[in-house]
Amino acid sequence: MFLKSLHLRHFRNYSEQSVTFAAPKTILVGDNAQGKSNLLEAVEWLATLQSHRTHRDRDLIQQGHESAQIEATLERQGVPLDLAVSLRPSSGRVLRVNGCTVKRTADFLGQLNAVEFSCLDLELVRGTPAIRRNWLDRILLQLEPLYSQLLQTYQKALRQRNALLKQAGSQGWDEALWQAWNQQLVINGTRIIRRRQRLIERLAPLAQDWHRVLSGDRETLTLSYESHVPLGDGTSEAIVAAFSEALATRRAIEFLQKTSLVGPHRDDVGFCLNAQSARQFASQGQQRTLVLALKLAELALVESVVGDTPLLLLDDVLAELDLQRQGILLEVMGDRYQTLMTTTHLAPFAAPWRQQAQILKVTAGTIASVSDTAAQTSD
Ligand SMILES: Nc1ncnc2c1ncn2[C@@H]1O[C@H](COP(=O)(O)OP(=O)(O)OP(=O)(O)O)[C@@H](O)[C@H]1O
Repeated sequence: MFLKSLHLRHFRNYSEQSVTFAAPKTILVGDNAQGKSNLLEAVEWLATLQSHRTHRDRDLIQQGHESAQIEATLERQGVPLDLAVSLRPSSGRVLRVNGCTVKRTADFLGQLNAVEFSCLDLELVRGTPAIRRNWLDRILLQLEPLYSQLLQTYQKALRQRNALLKQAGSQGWDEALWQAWNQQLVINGTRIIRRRQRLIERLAPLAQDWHRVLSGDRETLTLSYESHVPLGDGTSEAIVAAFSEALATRRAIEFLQKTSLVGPHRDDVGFCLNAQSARQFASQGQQRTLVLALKLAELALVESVVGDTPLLLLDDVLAELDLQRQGILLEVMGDRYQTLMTTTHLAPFAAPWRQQAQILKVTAGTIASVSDTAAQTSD
């Protein structure tokens, strides 16, 4: 898969900007707060219809404007493909594939695949469970576009159920409606749990292998999906039964706390190094190694499932890695994956590597092509 060009209009700090990608590797260099991450965010948005930096479309639109557009031309297995999105909070999103408007997000997702690795991902180990759930969900959205509908249906059931819990204790309690939302929560929640659990099972051996390489065979990484619902033998029937039972058991406490306490919206992912919780014991260096192993696993999994090489988006991460890990990452990338990476300095990139890359200078929402020497001089 190759992203040939990108056009941004009123997206973040870009007023109107076209970029043509001319090499498998593109380095976006510039000072802080110039728009480097914003450009990667636009590509991430085309891949997942989400940003890991914000949940609100409004934030993506340039201040003082009503709408933003992202347009991309790519080549997928030799076939050209045009993608376009228009974000307008007042009237919603418009998604187009090859000039035709698509109604379902599932028809847009999966057209462009990308694996993003940013310094925010370093939070995957120590951050909140929501960060790890979002990570799984973003991968699933690319592997299985219909997952977006499943998430939406689940979130709707959760919102309705929480609204009912807020009314609990008042007159006119509607038990039938409560049971109906419980059923929706259990059916869709079970589907989500099973998909996430299967994803972990597929990522685990890949991440384990990478981790072994990165840690010089010193540590063994294990991944587990930590659900509030006992998974039993992992079948739908077993999870549905356990989920229903957990809801019945926790009914009193949910009524007291007025919120839903059981379901995939509360689940987590566990990482262990040599059987010890990475969240509690991993050093900064071990966390970086672990996250790099996860990202390399993600890259391999997306590639094997979609049958094409995803784009790799590296947002300011090379500086976070030591020379050995940088070397491994750059070697894996080779020319196999089209890679867009941001940096404030070109120094960490070896000279031969820089010479092969397209270097773009980002300054206050404008992008200019520069030679290696020119970028170095102004660096
Ligand atoms: N909706 C918006 N409208 C206008 N400007 C915005 C909007 N959202 C973000 N910005 C601006 O974009 C800039 C941040 O860009 P970005 O996050 O891409 O930085 P960066 O170049 O990657 O820098 P760093 O190296 O610090 O990560 C800031 O100046 C911010 O004010």
